[in-house]
Amino acid sequence: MKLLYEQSVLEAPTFFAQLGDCQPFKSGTLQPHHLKDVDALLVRSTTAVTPELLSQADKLQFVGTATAGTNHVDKTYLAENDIRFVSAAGCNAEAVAEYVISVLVIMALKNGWQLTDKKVGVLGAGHVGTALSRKLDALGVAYRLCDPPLEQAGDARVFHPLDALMECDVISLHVPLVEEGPYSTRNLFGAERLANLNRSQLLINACRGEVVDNQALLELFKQGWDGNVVLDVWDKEPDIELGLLPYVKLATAHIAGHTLEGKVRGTAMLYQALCQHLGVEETLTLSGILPEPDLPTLDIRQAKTLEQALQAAVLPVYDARADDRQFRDRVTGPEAFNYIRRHYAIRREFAAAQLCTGNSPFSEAIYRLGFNQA
Ligand SMILES: NC(=O)C1=CN([C@@H]2O[C@H](COP(=O)(O)OP(=O)(O)OC[C@H]3O[C@@H](n4cnc5c(N)ncnc54)[C@H](O)[C@@H]3O)[C@@H](O)[C@H]2O)C=CC1
Ligand SMILES: O=C(O)C(=O)[C@H](O)COP(=O)(O)O
Repeated sequence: MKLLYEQSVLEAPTFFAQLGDCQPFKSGTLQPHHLKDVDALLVRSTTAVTPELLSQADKLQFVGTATAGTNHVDKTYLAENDIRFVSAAGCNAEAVAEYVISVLVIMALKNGWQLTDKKVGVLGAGHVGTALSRKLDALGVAYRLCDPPLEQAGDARVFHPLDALMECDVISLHVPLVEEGPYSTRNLFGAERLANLNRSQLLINACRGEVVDNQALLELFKQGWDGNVVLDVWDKEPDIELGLLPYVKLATAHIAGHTLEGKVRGTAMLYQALCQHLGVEETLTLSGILPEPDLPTLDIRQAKTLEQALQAAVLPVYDARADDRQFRDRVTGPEAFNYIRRHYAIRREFAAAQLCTGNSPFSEAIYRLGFNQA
């Protein structure tokens, strides 16, 4: 079997070398002729799997993306050509939820917020939205979910219309990029909706850049609108609107899902799916592949408030301000955007850290966020 994998599919050789001839390619370099004689193709979101790319793929039977989002893949074309398609649904939900928690802790620190006074609107209650809602439950922070497709499918949770989400203090976006149909998400946050946000609200986009109209957002900022916006994802990546940088509160390079665990989990999910597809036994698991974390033992014993406990626990593991600083320092254009993403430092999930709580009244909340006992 011949398999091609995008170099950024972390640990691909570890998982796939035993299954056949396994060759890497660099993002942005794959050409149609490279797919001749190839049986399986593994990508991340940086390779668009289009009919043109696959025009010379004479043997392709399996395409996998080690990501949650699938908008870079022409799924209809794959189905029509009897090519099995697998994504890594949920592989990085924990990572994105942790990104949002880090943002909330930073905003609380900056603005003197008490998080339990805030209400969070979660748009999209799939893997990420659910992981985030569990963390908010852990902290006693109220939230509203909006997910019309799930609501219509009979999901038993309580859902709210998008207009009700607009009343929340924080609105966090976790929908796929859907181009058309009743639940289209492209430019869901356009000029009108954005202008309705007041200066005390916070909008976080860590799903797909195109869900927020970036040009409309820039126009509003230029006209003096001073809403709080945090962007991890951008319209037209990697050629993003740099003019937004002075205005947004935190800016990162589409790295919300980039924990080591999230990436390797994504690769492992494709490995399981390919083994099943080929009818071969799985011989590798995720545990044993992840290195020991290099994190200090965290200590929340001195914390007098929930916010202090969160600062002591969350920020040493993941502080989105560090990614924001690096991004602002380095992003000069598309190449720099890609470079920052390719060279992103190893980030671990909360579960990799050990926490010392003593008799802290916040210990249950912090453990429920995903931390482990020292
Ligand atoms: N910034 C990053 O690094 C990452 C970004 N993502 C993005 O976040 C998206 C969500 O990820 P998951 O939760 O894992 O996906 P998911 O597929 O589990 O959940 C998405 C949810 O959005 C809902 N939805 C679809 N259209 C909607 C609409 N118009 N209004 C409200 N809800 C709607 C769906 O019903 C579904 O429940 C991914 O599609 C991907 O684009 C995901 C992981 C990492
Ligand atoms: O899983 C998704 O969806 C994402 O957005 C990924 O975190 C994106 O990672 P790359 O594939 O662009 O490295």
